[in-house]
Amino acid sequence: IGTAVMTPTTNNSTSPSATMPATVPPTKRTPNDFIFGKVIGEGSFSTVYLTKDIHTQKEFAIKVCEKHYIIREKKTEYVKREKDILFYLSNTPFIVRLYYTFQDAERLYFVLSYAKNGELLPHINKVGSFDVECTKFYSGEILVALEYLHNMNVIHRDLKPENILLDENMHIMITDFGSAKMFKPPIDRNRARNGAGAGMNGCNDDDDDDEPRRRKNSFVGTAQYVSPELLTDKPVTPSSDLWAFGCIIYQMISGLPPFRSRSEYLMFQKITKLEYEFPSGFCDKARDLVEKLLVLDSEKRIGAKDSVRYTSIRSHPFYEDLDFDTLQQQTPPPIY
Ligand SMILES: Nc1ncnc2c1ncn2[C@@H]1O[C@H](COP(=O)(O)OP(=O)(O)OP(=O)(O)O)[C@@H](O)[C@H]1O
Ligand SMILES: O=C(O)[C@@H]1CCC(=O)N(CCc2ccc(Cl)cc2)[C@H]1c1ccccc1Cl
Repeated sequence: IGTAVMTPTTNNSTSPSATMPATVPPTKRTPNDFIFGKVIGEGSFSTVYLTKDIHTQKEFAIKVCEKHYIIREKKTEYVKREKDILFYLSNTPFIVRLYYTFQDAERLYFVLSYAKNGELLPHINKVGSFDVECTKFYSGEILVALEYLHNMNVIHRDLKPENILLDENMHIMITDFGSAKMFKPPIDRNRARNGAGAGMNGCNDDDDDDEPRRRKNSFVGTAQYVSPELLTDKPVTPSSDLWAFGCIIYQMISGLPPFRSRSEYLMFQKITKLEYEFPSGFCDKARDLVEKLLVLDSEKRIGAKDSVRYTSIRSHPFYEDLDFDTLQQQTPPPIY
């Protein structure tokens, strides 16, 4: 898929038209251009504020990182990587947008689109679990987001409900690209002949030297959603995001992630041995899809051989009446 890149449709709210003047090109912003409001979140080395741009009254989330702490935690590469990937993904549907960055002596500032409805996870926990309608819609938006990401040769590697934010209209915005990785699309010479194509999940030669400094055998991503290949240091492919996608569908329907244990080590055991089960009453079509995503061999996951769009997943019976191409224009189903 790396070669045939889909051109993401930009939201036309910013494109100039005959009547509307072009938006003023952003001058270099400073903290004084924003009114800082309440704290809306805390990260391991960041604080996120709700802010308002004094020129446009527009609301933003500004993520503020303390430099001395980033340096002490040796996270400078991580921060730079997240910034570069977020700017590269700017204007991609269903991905949080990074508008500006600036700094002062002590801090780095990231001006992000504001997710007024916070993270997806509390919305699942509040109702216990999603009904099929909500699961189809929200997992559908995540799949389209993954199509864009993987078409732009980005693997998220830490996809989980906490990293799926909701805008004021309850559409998703995927965030937290600090663990993301650019992958080299496969040079697929014999595509024409055998048509098999390496698809979106061609793996890259694992030259990890551009990885931010990680302890050897440490993994990126969060325990519960991490794919088996990440745990066994196999080549990273977009298919790792399809594994997390399967875990998220399971969690939307059942209310809990498939692999659970008090100890991380036991959880890794369950993942690498595919030790999980479906609660009674789990929707059959969703179960069939999850079973085809939670496959240990990343190349055998449904969608692993697709290119441009995850057509094998889109055409799965679970999604039979979902229109993937108009999700952003649809009104999300109520969560209850
Ligand atoms: N664009 C946003 N809009 C609204 N809330 C946000 C936004 N970005 C982050 N948050 C909230 O702020 C909190 C901190 O986010 P941040 O990305 O700084 O750290 P994190 O990724 O959650 O933690 P870590 O840095 O350990 O990965 C998150 O819990 C999230 O809910
Ligand atoms: O890459 C960039 O856009 C600039 C380039 C110039 C610059 O000095 N910075 C800050 C680099 C940096 C990163 C981490 C720490 Cl702890 C300190 C400085 C970068 C920067 C500025 C603002 C916000 C983030 C970053 Cl990485």
